Amino acid sequence: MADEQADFNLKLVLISFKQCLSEKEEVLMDPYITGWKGLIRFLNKLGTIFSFISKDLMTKIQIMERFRSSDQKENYSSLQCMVQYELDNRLVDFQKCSDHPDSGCRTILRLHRALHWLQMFLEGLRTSQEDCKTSVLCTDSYNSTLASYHPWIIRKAVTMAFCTLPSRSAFLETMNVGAPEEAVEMLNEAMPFICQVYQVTQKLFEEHTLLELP
Ligand SMILES: CCCCCCCCCCCCC/C=C/[C@@H](O)[C@H](COP(=O)(O)O)NC(=O)CCCCCCCCCCCCCCC
Repeated sequence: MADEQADFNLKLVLISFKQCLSEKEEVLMDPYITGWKGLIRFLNKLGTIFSFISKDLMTKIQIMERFRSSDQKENYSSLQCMVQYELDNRLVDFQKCSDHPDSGCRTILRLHRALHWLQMFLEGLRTSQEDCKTSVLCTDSYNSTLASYHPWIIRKAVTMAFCTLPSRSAFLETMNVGAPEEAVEMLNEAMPFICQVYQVTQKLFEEHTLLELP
């Protein structure tokens, strides 16, 4: 168990996102969920101040895991199948307070927006100077992605939590892939996978007008 903890690193998480893309450019659900669970482990390492975020993420992951272990699991094997199945069966709420508040589509949309934040943040981390403040990187990427979907109180809590983040080099070391330069090298290799998953999902949700689900 201790070894498993010691061996766990951000590269493994980012590889899950690589495994998400099938040959047909579908986003496979199981590695998508595995990738997110790995990110939650990293988030938990950053301190209890982030636990309100990891709780929300866990709730969303559990919704998706329930679909994957239900009678309809085949319809949730990829994001593409899920969209088709839920739309064909009118399982998606386009209005607030309707019959299906926890559809797969609206749940994945929240994770998808969060993946955009992650993409921006890791890109900032990868390309920034050594003395750059992670709290500033984090706030900037949050403001340009997720913030517009969150109420004032969440934006405040999140911005306060960002102030507790460690320095850039300490942050890169928490990725557990070696010295900061090695972490940057790993990000150089792995970022394209996250970007691709983000782009394919964005196109799918755009085509079906699902980008503003309540
Ligand atoms: C590095 C520090 C991590 C900073 C995370 C930045 C994102 C801040 C998101 C704040 C979410 C606040 C809690 C709840 C929000 C929900 O209302 C809201 C909407 O859901 P609803 O429509 O069901 O109500 N939920 C969301 O928007 C989902 C937010 C998910 C945030 C995911 C953050 C990913 C964190 C991964 C960190 C990994 C770091 C790895 C580097 C070593």
